[in-house]
Amino acid sequence: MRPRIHPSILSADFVNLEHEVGRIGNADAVHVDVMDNHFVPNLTFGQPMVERLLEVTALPLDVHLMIDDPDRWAPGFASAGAASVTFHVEGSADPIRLARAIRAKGAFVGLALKPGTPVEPWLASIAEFDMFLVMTVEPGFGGQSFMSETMPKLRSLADAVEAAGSDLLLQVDGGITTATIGIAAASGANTFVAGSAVFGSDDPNAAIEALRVAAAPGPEAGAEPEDG
Ligand SMILES: O=C(CO)[C@H](O)[C@H](O)COP(=O)(O)O
Ligand SMILES: [Co+2]
Repeated sequence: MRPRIHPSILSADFVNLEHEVGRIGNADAVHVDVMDNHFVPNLTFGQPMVERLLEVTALPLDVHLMIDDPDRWAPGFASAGAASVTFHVEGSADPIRLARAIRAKGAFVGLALKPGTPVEPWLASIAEFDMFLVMTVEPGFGGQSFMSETMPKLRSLADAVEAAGSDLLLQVDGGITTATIGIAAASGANTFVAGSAVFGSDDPNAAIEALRVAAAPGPEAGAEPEDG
């Protein structure tokens, strides 16, 4: 699969969001970080912003909910038209039931895990989800450093997905740059959120393409080019 790049508007200019999403036409989706100042110590935007963004971009919206009680709020984001709704397992009373409710509204569903949250309890339930999000920073803020200690968790998830013959998306979020994306890709990620690496660039579309190139596996060491 071609590496999927989802720029996070957390690092965009909030008073010019229509202009900002217009600068990332090369992206595979727009990542929308919803924060409630309870689940994380930061506050961003809610469902009305998703509804408004859908009026100004043709890109799918990948909503990342960092909120208390997603069981109550997440299905509404699916009804609003988000292509995918990802909620944190740490905040949900019944993740499987919530996943089914989101799918019933016609959206893909993602399960997010903070860096310290183990994935093992969920490996038997991967069919209930369309995506897993392995956080590579503590959720709450953009511009933090990539936590490579989360890579064994990503690898065990990728192995379980492969063993199941699943086409589940494996997303990483936090500190993704051209210097770190290859590490995450080598551990099995195929979907990459990048905020500051994209919106901090003078040319966001070029930054997206550079991330895709950096995520792709290089030629195997010692491989000979084929004749003809
Ligand atoms: O969910 C998030 C933070 O909780 C953001 O999506 C993430 O941090 C993106 O920003 P950056 O690429 O600058 O790390
Ligand atoms: Co995010």
